[in-house]
This record gives sequence, C-alpha cells and structure tokens, in this order.
Amino acid sequence: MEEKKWKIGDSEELIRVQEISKTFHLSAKQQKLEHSTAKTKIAVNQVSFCVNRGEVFGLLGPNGAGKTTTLRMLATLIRPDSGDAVLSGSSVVTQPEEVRRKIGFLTSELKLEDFFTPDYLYDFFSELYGIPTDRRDTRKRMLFARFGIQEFAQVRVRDLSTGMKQKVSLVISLVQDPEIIIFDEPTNGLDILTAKVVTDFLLDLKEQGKTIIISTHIFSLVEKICDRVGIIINGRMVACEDLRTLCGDKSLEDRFFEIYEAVNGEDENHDK
Ligand SMILES: Nc1ncnc2c1ncn2[C@@H]1O[C@H](COP(=O)(O)OP(=O)(O)OP(=O)(O)O)[C@@H](O)[C@H]1O
Repeated sequence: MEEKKWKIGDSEELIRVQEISKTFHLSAKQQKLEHSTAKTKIAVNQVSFCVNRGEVFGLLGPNGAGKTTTLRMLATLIRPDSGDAVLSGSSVVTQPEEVRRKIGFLTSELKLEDFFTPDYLYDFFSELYGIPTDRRDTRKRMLFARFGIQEFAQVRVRDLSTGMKQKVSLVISLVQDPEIIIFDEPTNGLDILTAKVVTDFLLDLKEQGKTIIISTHIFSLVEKICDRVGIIINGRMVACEDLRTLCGDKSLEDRFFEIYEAVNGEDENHDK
C-alpha cells in the first residue's frame, strides 16, 4: 500500500496527530494525590500537531500536563479514546504494529530486567526486530562505544549506575535504527555529564535526518535541539510553533511563563 504523505512547502510531513484525547478513571488513592473528588481525569484533551521529516519537536509542559500520556499514545502503549495519530503513514489506532516497527521509544521510567547484561538485552531486542547478526553486531559496537558501554557490556543491569542504565535503555530503544524517535524526558534524573552525552547524541540523530519528538521541562534542552515546540497545559495544546516564531525576542522560559499565566488566568475565569 502506498504510504500517505503530506507536503508543506519543501518539507514532508511525517507525523500528524489529530485531536487525540485520553481520560483516566481515578482510584480513591489517585483522587487523594490529585486533590480532587472527580472520578475521572482528562489527561489529554484533543491534542493536534504535525512534525516534518528531519524535525525535532519538543513537547513542553509542567508536571501532570499530559506529555507522557500523549507520547505513550504515539508509541502505541495506550490507545486514544478518540482522535488518531499517523506516523510515517501508519495509524496508531488501526496499525499499531506497523507504528511500532517505525519508532524507537524511550522513557526515563523504562525498567531493564536486573538479571541480564547490556550485551544480552541488546541482542534480545535486536532479535525481536529480526535484525541480521552482522548488522546487529556492527551497530552494537558503534552504539556501545559511543556511550561507553563496552566495559559494562557483561555486567548485570542491577550492578550498573543510574546513568549507565539510562544509556543502555537509550541504546536498546534504537536497536532497529528507527526513522522516528520518541523520547519522554530523555535527560531526566541524569547527572550533567550523562545528560550532555544524551543531548549530543540527540543532535547527532538530528543531523542524520531522524525525526524526533521529545518531552521535557528543560527549556535549555528545547532551545538547543528543537525546531518546533508544542506547549501543553492541563491536557491542552496551548501553543504550537516554530521555536523562533514562538519566542520572538524573548527567551523560551519568559514566553512559557507568559503563556502559562495567560492560560491559567483563562481557566480560573472559566471556573468562576
Ligand atoms: N494510568 C493513569 N491513571 C490515572 N491517571 C493518570 C494515569 N496516567 C496519567 N494520569 C494522570 O494524567 C495527567 C497527565 O499525566 P502525564 O504523566 O501525561 O503528565 P506529564 O505532563 O507527563 O507530567 P510529568 O512531567 O510529571 O511526567 C496527570 O494528572 C496524571 O496523574
């Protein structure tokens, strides 16, 4: 089947997210945590955005805004209640297996099995993707060298540092050399040295022409690597623009707080 593609000027649209929404039922414990008596929470509310091939798109927002839920729907880990997203011609709703073959997904919450070694896990995930042994070994050597994993290749995950675990997770999320990479808070919890290795790697991926969506609350990371930014607050996409257009002559941080205050003011007036 011919893949559906949209053209905007010279750029090819690779990802189109159309009004995706997700509501969760809240347990009594969650209601307590949310300081709410509501039995449901709209985590993502009709979010739409597009990403062109080769672009880095940053999803920025405060805690609980809906970033992770959005990315988990794009990665087909959870199904949208309504709306759809098409990634390189495949729908997350009707063609989730196809989507999974095209993406690499990394979350800071990814738990690697403690008992296994990076070497074993890399081979295991490569096999799941049906990658031939010679290609697997060449790529593994390159990625392990890049992240300094070689000397820990035979060390069990339980004995690795947090930073090394995160680097191993990142490498494993990319075994199949995907054209689309989705990273949920890629530098979360990392020390500054490891965070820099990850940021530099993201810049390399960008240079290679990969299409990347990252979620973060780190303004400097967005300013460094993103072409476009979506700001998500209370489950709604409240701004979505080219980084330069969004910021004008202001810093991203200043613009973010301007938008945040405007949206919160609006929501408060609405609640009255
Ligand atoms: N499985 C779930 N069950 C119930 N509520 C959930 C679930 N997952 C997320 N939520 C709620 O949905 C809202 C959005 O959460 P989400 O994790 O998507 O936000 P986020 O922007 O990624 O936040 P953070 O930056 O803290 O990771 C939050 O109020 C969260 O508590």
